[in-house]
Amino acid sequence: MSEHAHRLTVPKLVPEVPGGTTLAVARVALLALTVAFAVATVAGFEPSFRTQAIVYLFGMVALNLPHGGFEHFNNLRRRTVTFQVRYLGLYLTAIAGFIALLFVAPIAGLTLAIGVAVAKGGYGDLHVMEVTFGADHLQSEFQRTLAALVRGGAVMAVPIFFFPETFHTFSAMMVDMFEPGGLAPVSQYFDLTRWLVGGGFGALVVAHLALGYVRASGTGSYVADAAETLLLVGYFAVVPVVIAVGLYFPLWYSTRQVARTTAIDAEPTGSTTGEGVLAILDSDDTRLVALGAWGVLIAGSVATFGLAALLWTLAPQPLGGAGIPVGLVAFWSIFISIIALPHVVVGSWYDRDRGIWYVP
Ligand SMILES: CC1=C(/C=C/C(C)=C/C=C/C(C)=C/C=O)C(C)(C)CCC1
Repeated sequence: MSEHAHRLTVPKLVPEVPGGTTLAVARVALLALTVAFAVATVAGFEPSFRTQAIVYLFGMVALNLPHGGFEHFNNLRRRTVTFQVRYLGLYLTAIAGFIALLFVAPIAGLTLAIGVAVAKGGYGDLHVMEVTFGADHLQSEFQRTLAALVRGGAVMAVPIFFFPETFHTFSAMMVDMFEPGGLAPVSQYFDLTRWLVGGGFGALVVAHLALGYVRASGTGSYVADAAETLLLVGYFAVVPVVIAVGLYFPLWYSTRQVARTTAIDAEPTGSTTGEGVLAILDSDDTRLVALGAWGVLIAGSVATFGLAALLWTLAPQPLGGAGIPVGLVAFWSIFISIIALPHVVVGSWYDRDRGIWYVP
């Protein structure tokens, strides 16, 4: 055992890997927020729901949405027209299916929204690890799944345990958007599920850390993974949930995807020279490329806000019975999960060669 421990190296805040500085930005940001809120909590300070909602909306809309647009842009360029049409078709089908589920069974819809956040955070992070500081300590598909579940699970399971009331209030609001009072029949189980989710998640963290330790080969990937995993758990245990989730996506998820994108310089497989209207993105004239990118992002922006307007019109209570800005947190969380579901499913299962987290 001691010989094994001897082989473990200290993780670097700025790893000497491609994208290392960007990784450091995310680490420092989450660490600083964790320390700040730990101090605030000890001092008895707790931000109001209104303040939390404003921070969430700023983080998710102003900071994070543009990166989502970039991910689609990146997925669709240098593809055949057939691929682009199929991608769009699958995308719209998944969106329609999710919206239908929310109307028919809002609690199942909320569960799916939570699942999407976990899958996006978890699998996104796993791929970042693989391409930056490495994942030599993850030697089986089981371990990779465990790593994704632990990193993504931290985003929802840890707040369920540490901020049960806030979690319950916002969950009820999200269900109320489609069926007022719809969460009431299951609310009595929240005390029990809190412990089940907390205990289950804790067991997964221990399993992930223990297995990784046993399989670690001394490259430092285990220590970096363990330190980041514990940072995520600490962050979500201390920072009030609405602020925590609202800043996690821009400051951690998207920032680290930028590190991954910059770390991979090979042109992905499945690329062709651009086809259809997107061919402009492969022009030799950089001004045309910039104009083309602007056009694609405008089209994406119109589609996104068009869908938000549709959801707002269809939902009986788009703000879940709350006011602005608090109700907007419920609306935006449901909306962003709807558009993220096909992003996760279509962009990684259907699009295996180049999906959103593809690592050549
Ligand atoms: C249930 C619940 C929440 C859910 C948030 C969700 C489901 C966010 C999804 C984000 C996604 C999918 C982002 C993708 O980029 C809140 C607001 C934290 C408040 C506490 C209760």
